[in-house]
This record gives sequence, C-alpha cells and structure tokens, in this order.
Amino acid sequence: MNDFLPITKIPRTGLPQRALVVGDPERASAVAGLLTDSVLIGQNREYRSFTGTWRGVPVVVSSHGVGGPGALCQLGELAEAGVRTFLRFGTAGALRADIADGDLVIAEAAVRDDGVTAQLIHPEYPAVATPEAVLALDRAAAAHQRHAHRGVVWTRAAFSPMVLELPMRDYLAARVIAIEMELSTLLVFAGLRGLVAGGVLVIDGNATVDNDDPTSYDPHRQVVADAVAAGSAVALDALVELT
Ligand SMILES: O=P(O)(O)O[C@H]1O[C@H](CO)[C@@H](O)[C@H]1O
Ligand SMILES: O=c1cc[nH]c(=O)[nH]1
Repeated sequence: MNDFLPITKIPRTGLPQRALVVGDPERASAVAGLLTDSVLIGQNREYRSFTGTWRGVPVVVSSHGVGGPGALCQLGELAEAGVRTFLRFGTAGALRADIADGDLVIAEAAVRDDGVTAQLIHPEYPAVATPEAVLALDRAAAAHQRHAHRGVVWTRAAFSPMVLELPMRDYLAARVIAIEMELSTLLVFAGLRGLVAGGVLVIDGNATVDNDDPTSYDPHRQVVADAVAAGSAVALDALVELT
C-alpha cells in the first residue's frame, strides 16, 4: 500500500492530533512559517499540509481550497491520519454593519447551505461548534486584543448568486453574522465522527454590500492581510489549548 493518502498526499498515519485548516494554500504556508520546525508533509491539488510545533505542541496546518466537497476530502484524510481536533481559520463576509473589515468572527454554529453535508446526514442535524473551541477562541482573541464577534455563520456553496436570489433577508432576520463556504462541512463532519471542531474567520468585506455590487469584493487589502497575520496566532493559541 502507498504510504500517502490519495487526495492530499499526506502520510497515512502518525499526524499530530490538532490541525488548523485554511482555504488558501498560501495561508497554510504563511501560518506554517510561524511554527517551529515546520515541515511540508503533503502537496497535491489545492491541499498543502505542514507539521510543526506551536508553543511546544505538535500541530498540522493544511489548506482545503474553496468549497465544502473539497474540504470534506481533506478532513477525511486528516482524520484518517490521526487528527482529532480541527479549527478552521478562514475569511468571511460580514452580515452586520457593526462587524468591520479585519474583525474576527468566532462561529458558534453554521447554517448548512454548503451543498455537500445533505449527502451525509439529514438536514435537521446541526452544524455546531464544540463549546470548548468557541471559548478557547474567545480567550485567545481577547489575549491578543482582537475585536471578535460570536454567532451563527452562513456556509454557502455558491459564492455568487445567479438566477435564484440569495435568501439574504431571511438570514439577516435570523441574526446570522457572517458568510463563508466551508465551516458547516467541518462542523457536521466533526459531529458525525465525534471530533472537536470550531472556526474563526477574518472579515474581508461586507457581504450585504458586495451582494448588491459583486465588483466591490476585494479581499486583497492591507486591513485583511494584517488581520490574517494577527488572527493566525489567535487560532494557533486556541488550537493548542484544546485536547
Ligand atoms: O479564506 P478562505 O479560508 O478560503 O475562506 C473563504 O474564502 C473563499 C472565497 O473567497 C472561500 O473558501 C471562503 O470560505
Ligand atoms: O465566502 C466568502 C468569503 C469571504 N468573503 C465573502 O464575502 N464570502
């Protein structure tokens, strides 16, 4: 048998039990650059994975690309290789005027509009973060003096609407605070497997505005880059607190 798993090309066994998962492979490299003794352990497609230590604790940092189905492939292989605790460190659009660019959103749960978890379990099953992960992220954000908001996140498979309208009004009325594309997949996956999971997201725009004018979405701004750099330490600090 091959020593590497087929989709991510990470080693089949022996990975640290904690992983930070991110969308962008370049973000995986940047976060790995913060670790001690970081080693690239797999690179295939959108999946770039490292091991290293943070505050003396072994961790994995791994990218899953954009979208739930691809993320699910990565999560399954990380779990097969030994990961038990997952935090997603991503970006998201704000759904409230008082949530600013560069702020952090700590997810308590996610709306399962992800296009993939309905193929795993009934839609009534919740996508909920492990309470200890929420609290660890809250403490880490406070320790780093980062502005953080807690609430429900909308995970949506399609980045932009086409013929059908986004049900934006309903989720705004339901007080959902941010939108992104992979978190509910992680939370459902972890729930079904009995694993620990949570997520923290850097706000890179206001999705209620960007939805009216898609050309206004610009995640490549200094305020976002600075928050991603600061948020990396928040996410890693929380990750190593969890068991
Ligand atoms: O910054 P990441 O982690 O990729 O997260 C967000 O950014 C991508 C869309 O631009 C989607 O993957 C979305 O979930
Ligand atoms: O899915 C996403 C990710 C970042 N920002 C958004 O507006 N949407």
